[in-house]
Amino acid sequence: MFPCSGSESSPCLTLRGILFYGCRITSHRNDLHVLCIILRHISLESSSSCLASLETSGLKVAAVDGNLSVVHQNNVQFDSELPEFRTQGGVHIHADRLTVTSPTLMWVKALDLLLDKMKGAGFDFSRVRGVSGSGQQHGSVFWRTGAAHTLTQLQPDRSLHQQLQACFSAADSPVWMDSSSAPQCRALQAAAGGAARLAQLTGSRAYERFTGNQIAKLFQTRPDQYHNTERISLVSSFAASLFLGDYAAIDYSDGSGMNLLDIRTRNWSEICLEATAPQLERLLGAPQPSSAILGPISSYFVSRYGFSEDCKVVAFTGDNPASLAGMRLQEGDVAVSLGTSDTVFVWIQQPQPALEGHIFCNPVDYQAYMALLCFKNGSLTRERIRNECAGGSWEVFSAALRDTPPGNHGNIGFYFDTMEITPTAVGVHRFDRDNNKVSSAVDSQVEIKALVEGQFLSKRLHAERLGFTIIPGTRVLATGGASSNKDILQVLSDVFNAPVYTIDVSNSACLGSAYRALHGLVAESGVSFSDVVKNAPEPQLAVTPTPGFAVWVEMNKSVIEKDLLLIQP
Ligand SMILES: Nc1ncnc2c1ncn2[C@@H]1O[C@H](COP(=O)(O)OP(=O)(O)O)[C@@H](O)[C@H]1O
Ligand SMILES: O=C(CO)[C@@H](O)[C@H](O)COP(=O)(O)O
Repeated sequence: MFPCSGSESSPCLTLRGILFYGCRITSHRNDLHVLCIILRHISLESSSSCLASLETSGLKVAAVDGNLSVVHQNNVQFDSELPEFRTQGGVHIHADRLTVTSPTLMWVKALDLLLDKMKGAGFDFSRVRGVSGSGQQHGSVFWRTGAAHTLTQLQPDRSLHQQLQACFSAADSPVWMDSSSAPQCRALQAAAGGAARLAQLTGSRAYERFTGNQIAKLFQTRPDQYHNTERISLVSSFAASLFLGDYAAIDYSDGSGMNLLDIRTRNWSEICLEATAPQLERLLGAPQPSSAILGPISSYFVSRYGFSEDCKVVAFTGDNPASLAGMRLQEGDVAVSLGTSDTVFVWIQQPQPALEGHIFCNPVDYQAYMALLCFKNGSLTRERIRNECAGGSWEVFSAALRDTPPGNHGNIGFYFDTMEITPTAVGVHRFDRDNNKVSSAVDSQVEIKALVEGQFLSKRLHAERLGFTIIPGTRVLATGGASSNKDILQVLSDVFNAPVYTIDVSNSACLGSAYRALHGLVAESGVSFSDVVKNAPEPQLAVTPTPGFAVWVEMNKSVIEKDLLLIQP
């Protein structure tokens, strides 16, 4: 499934969360404005073009001009700026350690705060002609019966948060970190004729975080809430709905992360809908192309912030699809996103779903797809080891990576603080140079290196198992918060034996949404995505592999693969 067949004519961009863009194209390129918002945590960005995104830990925005240069950036961090919601990393982990949710109203309040910050900074909303965005994938929002009325009648003298208080039938939105829907996954796979058949149909076997299984869980455990719901959104389409002042369609690409969409026909699968919950087709609305213009921006934003009435809302998508849009992958390239989750993804032409990993509809090319692997124990596990072994300092953590040789004298570890998605395993598993399982590392430096090398070796082995091959010329395109750390990128480069590139923008997710917003505004007249981004800056070389380490990786791959298999329950 994984052979990478991206092309220069299919540029991609890295985003997580929800993005909004606005743009105006005139004969003066610098007059073009894009607003993109990413809700992943939540993020929003803007420039003389403006973009924004809503992600797992925060909401970010950037504005870009006609040359696709970022001219304004801003963000809201949920934990520190909205402490009243008491989240950690933007989420609540429940007592069962399996259920993970975010307060839906926190996302709403973050958007109020972000737009107020932009206004305070003198941002000129009137120049924005298109809004798009992205959101963390798989999360769901349950709109209470009657909420559409409030959404279409928003009063500009009051905040969104004040007006939407009573609009959600479930106050807490399940998010991608949730793994509490195992019974619903088993039932869906049984109804679809098995895991492999479900994967063929929807691009993935049943995964606990996928939205359909979360909806089934709500229906079964809180039928009162389900029956009081008039619409179900993804995080991406929820953010789009706020800007639209009406329910926004789910796009094909983010819709592929639900175990509900037939990825070939791009319609909801009747078998899956029926196995999930009653009346679901009505509650989801019809899915739409990722480049669709959904309508004009809500009059609320025109009156309250000074947006133009001509500003259009382009469909929002998932953070990883949005990232793909911004990365400009080429054949043989692989994208590695190091946000809260770690993900590995490539552009593919033909879907070949497997029992591991996911196939999503491509967000910028109707004919194409993307393949993705998700690793739950990413940044949060690196943060734990940083706190325990490096006194909470990324500087000390980085020095440990520099001061230990590639291969770490044969010490390796796999650290799954919570049940991992890829592979299905939990616990901390350390091996010494003789491949004996050991209960502790020799010292802190060895522990840090064992963690980061183990994370990237696992990514490479799982990607290769799915068909991805590293060929001469392969580039690794890195994005997400941890991609700012060159010493982490060096380990990535060593393990993949390929140069690592980054995009010279603080939030590549926002940038990707900006590109998609621009494309959405002209897509109907037949302009391709590649044409829209042909003058975008190329990714920059960050690090190259340490000579000689490739041999160590090749020699040790089979042993490490065996370790990885052994630790799976
Ligand atoms: N210097 C650094 N070294 C390693 N990791 C970092 C560094 N700076 C930030 N991070 C990691 O980046 C993560 C946030 O990345 P981001 O892409 O903003 O996440 P998300 O979009 O999921 O909210 C944090 O969890 C943090 O651990
Ligand atoms: O579950 C997945 C992808 O399938 C995650 O990648 C989410 O999309 C959250 O992304 P980040 O907030 O970690 O970027």
